[in-house]
This record gives sequence, C-alpha cells and structure tokens, in this order.
Amino acid sequence: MGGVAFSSLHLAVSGWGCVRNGRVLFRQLAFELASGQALVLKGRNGAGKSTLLRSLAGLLPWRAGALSWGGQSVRTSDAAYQQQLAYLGHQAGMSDALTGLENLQFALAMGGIAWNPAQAAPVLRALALNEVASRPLGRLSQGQRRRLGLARVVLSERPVWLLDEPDSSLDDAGGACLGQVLTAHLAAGGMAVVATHHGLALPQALTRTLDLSAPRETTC
Ligand SMILES: Nc1ncnc2c1ncn2[C@@H]1O[C@H](COP(=O)(O)OP(=O)(O)OP(=O)(O)O)[C@@H](O)[C@H]1O
Repeated sequence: MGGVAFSSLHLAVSGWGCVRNGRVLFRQLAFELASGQALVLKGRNGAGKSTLLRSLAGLLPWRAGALSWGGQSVRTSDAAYQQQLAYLGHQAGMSDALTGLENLQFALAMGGIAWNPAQAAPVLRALALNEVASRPLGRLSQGQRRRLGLARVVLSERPVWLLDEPDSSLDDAGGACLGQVLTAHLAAGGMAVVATHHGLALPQALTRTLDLSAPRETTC
C-alpha cells in the first residue's frame, strides 16, 4: 500500500485518569508505545475505551496524568502532538452530501495533505472502495462509511492512530482489510491505540492489551 515510513517514535502515558458524570472511569493508567507497536483496548460497554481515546486525542479533558511524545512532556492541545494523530471515532465526521472521494479530499486538505490520486488508488483498492467512493456518502452503507473513515486515517500520513471500534459494521473481508492496514502501519513504524469488542488480526508480538473493565488502576 506504500505510504509514509516512521521511525523512533515514542509515546508515554502515565498516571492517566478520567472522570465522567462524577464517576472515576480509570486512574493511574499507564502505557508506552514505540514505533511499530499497538495497544488494544478491551472492556465492557461503558468501561471507558472511547473516553480514553478521546482524552488522548484532546477531545475530552482528563483529570490527572502526564503525556510525553519523543521523550518530551506535551499537552494534548500542543500542535506538535496533534500533528501526529489520526483519530477515528464512532462518527465518520464526514458530509453525507459530498461523495466519498470529496470527503477524503476535504479531510486531507484540512490536515494539510494534498490529494495524490496515485497514492490514494492502492488504499481505495485495498479497502474495496473503488466502486463506491464516487457516490454521495449519504448513499453508502455503514460498513462502506467505516472503510472510508479508515481510508482517511491511512492517507493522513499520521504516525499515531487512535481508532474507536474501527471494526464496527465491517464484514469479514472488511475485518481482514483492517488487519492488513493496521499491520502495514505498524510495519512502517507507526503506532496505534485501538478499542474493539472483537479480535483484531494483528501481529501478537507487537500488540498489548489493556482491559478497562475490571481494574481502576491499570498499568500496561
Ligand atoms: N456524552 C457523554 N456524556 C456523559 N457521559 C458519557 C457520555 N458518553 C459516555 N458517557 C459515560 O462515560 C462512561 C464511559 O463511556 P465510554 O463511551 O468511554 O465507554 P466505552 O468503553 O467506549 O463503551 P462502549 O463499549 O459501549 O463503546 C459511561 O459510563 C458512559 O455512560
């Protein structure tokens, strides 16, 4: 699929805690990721997977903790940190009126990336989007929308992927595509934090799992 190669990246989270509706979802949470590594977030509905991802993306406040990128302490609002992130939430964050391709072009332009058809073609092909990407998003199925969201992440050229249930609505083939796309990203030196209720086809040696269900003080 080509794409950008990353190297010598390091993300560290320590003492991380989030509160929602006055309830502590987790505290003293810690993990580190280096180039080529993934953290899979597991846990029952409401355990806090989305909250953790959104707090790491700077979309929700966190109550306590420290974050470092490349050995330097950062805040989630810092541009230097934000520029590393590709976040995929439950919502696609795309316009139903625009076609899939137009949505991708717009999202990439917002991230300062010029549309490159030669670079986009293999990604669209790998995600089986060739036939549907020229249709308005509003006429696509949930799984097709999810694949477009993944295409946006892949084409973002960002090293840190924060993915909230990227496998939702995907069929078996889509799940396999997701595994390939993630594996290629890790092989290129990227990193990922991925929430899922299912199994992801990821290289085991490069993947750790953090279960937010039971413990309130979690180190990984
Ligand atoms: N918009 C919101 N406003 C207030 N509280 C919320 C909101 N969204 C979620 N919560 C609460 O925050 C807690 C954690 O929710 P979160 O969405 O992070 O869990 P999750 O592990 O991602 O769940 P799921 O597996 O269902 O996606 C839950 O108790 C939930 O009720």
